[in-house]
Amino acid sequence: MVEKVYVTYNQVHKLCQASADHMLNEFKPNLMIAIGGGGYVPARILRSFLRKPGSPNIPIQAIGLSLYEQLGTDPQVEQPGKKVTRTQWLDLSSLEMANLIGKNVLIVDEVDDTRTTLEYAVKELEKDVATAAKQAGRGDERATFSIFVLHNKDKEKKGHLPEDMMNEGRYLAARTVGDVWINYPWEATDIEEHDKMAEKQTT
Ligand SMILES: O=P(O)(O)OC[C@H]1O[C@H](OP(=O)(O)OP(=O)(O)O)[C@H](O)[C@@H]1O
Ligand SMILES: Nc1nc2[nH]cnc2c(=O)[nH]1
Repeated sequence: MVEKVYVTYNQVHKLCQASADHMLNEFKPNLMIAIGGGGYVPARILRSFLRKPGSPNIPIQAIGLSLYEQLGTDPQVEQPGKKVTRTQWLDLSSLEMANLIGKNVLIVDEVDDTRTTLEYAVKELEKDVATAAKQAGRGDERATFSIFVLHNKDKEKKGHLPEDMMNEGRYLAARTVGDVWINYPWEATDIEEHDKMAEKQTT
């Protein structure tokens, strides 16, 4: 059976806090794109840490991507499905996509497992920004994407991220872990029990 790791809200908060300075200094994000559902809470926490005094909060846009489903017998541990399903996307016809042209865009998710979801997100967003730039008469302008995840699993990846992103250090994981199953607090139906399990792991 796969090892389970329980992560608390407090730990998520501190992982975001500890990573924020690096992102402010290196990624200099103009806006975030949260991959829902798991990316929403980290993105919102990060927004407070990315705020510069005297400046407004950076906006959070949301996309919904889903790969995993509950196939096995353990209700907590899900298995990857065959393909990424879009449950929400940015609107190419409104200004949502055009708003990314020329910007530093920080993509936020909670976990990088097989990397399938992140590969999909970056490829599709790059494609749509290129289309939006053409439509707006802004030629070869693009967005510069960077990525933040709470946890990266150290394993062979099915998905791949652009070489320039990796070479230029535009990928940040707050923690690198083994091939364990991580239980995040927002998935818990009994948060007291969840926190107890997390506490047990640290003692
Ligand atoms: O690296 P990968 O193997 O692609 O896995 C990572 C993705 O899996 C989870 O999403 P899920 O499909 O469970 O959707 P959810 O966030 O709505 O639960 C998680 O939120 C990541 O987006
Ligand atoms: N909650 C959760 N979702 C995932 N999606 C892919 N890997 C994981 C994981 O370890 N935990």
